[in-house]
Amino acid sequence: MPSPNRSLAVENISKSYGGGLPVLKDLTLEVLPGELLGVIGPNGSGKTTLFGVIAGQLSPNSGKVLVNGRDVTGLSASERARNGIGRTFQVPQSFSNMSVFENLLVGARFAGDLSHEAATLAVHGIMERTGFHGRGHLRAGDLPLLDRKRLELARALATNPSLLLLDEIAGGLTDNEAAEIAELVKEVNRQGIAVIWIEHLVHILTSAVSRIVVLGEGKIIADGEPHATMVEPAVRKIYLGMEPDLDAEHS
Ligand SMILES: Nc1ncnc2c1ncn2[C@@H]1O[C@H](COP(=O)(O)OP(=O)(O)OP(=O)(O)O)[C@@H](O)[C@H]1O
Repeated sequence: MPSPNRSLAVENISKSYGGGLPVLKDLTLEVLPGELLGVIGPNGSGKTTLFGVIAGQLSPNSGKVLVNGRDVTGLSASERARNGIGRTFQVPQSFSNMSVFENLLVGARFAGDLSHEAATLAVHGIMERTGFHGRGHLRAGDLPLLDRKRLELARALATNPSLLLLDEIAGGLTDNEAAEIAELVKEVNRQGIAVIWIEHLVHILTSAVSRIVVLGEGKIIADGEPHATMVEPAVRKIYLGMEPDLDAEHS
């Protein structure tokens, strides 16, 4: 029986593209309600594919995805969004010709059958939480990168998720900006939303999350408390010479 005590259960997922070699190989992962989980792994290890399978943009070849105990494997991406899965993308998806407020309103109206008034109220609350208070009129396309990343996060929040998937939300930011985004992610998580965060900036991730999963060639090769996980031999082997900030973190 599926347990409703898991925010997310990914069970024995395999996925290949167009009959090629499997990109995800019998992968199983559980996330607890309110957990803040980091996911790392080399380029091509299957991280974004895993998000696609969880959020419903991709169908697995085998296996199941359960959200809050409910099997959502057969649901479309938009049905899953209405069932509590929010997602950001590596390339921000906001409508550049629309204002911050309008972008968020689209998300809020889409997520549930909210009246215009209720959606407007929800959007004002999200702008307050994400640093857009008094700036809802700004055109999304004119925002600097940090604000576009914030808006990407805010758009996902507007769909009222219980599970938030962040795909390299800190990518391209300076270290200080990435630290600001990390604070925002932690604040969102403290409000009770479970988060899975893919990020290449390992030191930013390890400072924010309570657990790290390391993917290698479509499998989980390590899973646990961030600092202990990062020094496991299998993880060091993968990252040796690839991730200079690892040693900065542990020296
Ligand atoms: N639409 C697609 N069609 C065919 N192959 C794909 C497709 N998307 C991804 N792949 C392949 O699947 C593998 C895993 O890609 P994926 O993007 O999931 O990895 P990733 O860990 O997120 O990588 P990165 O860190 O570079 O974003 C790669 O070999 C990639 O080339």
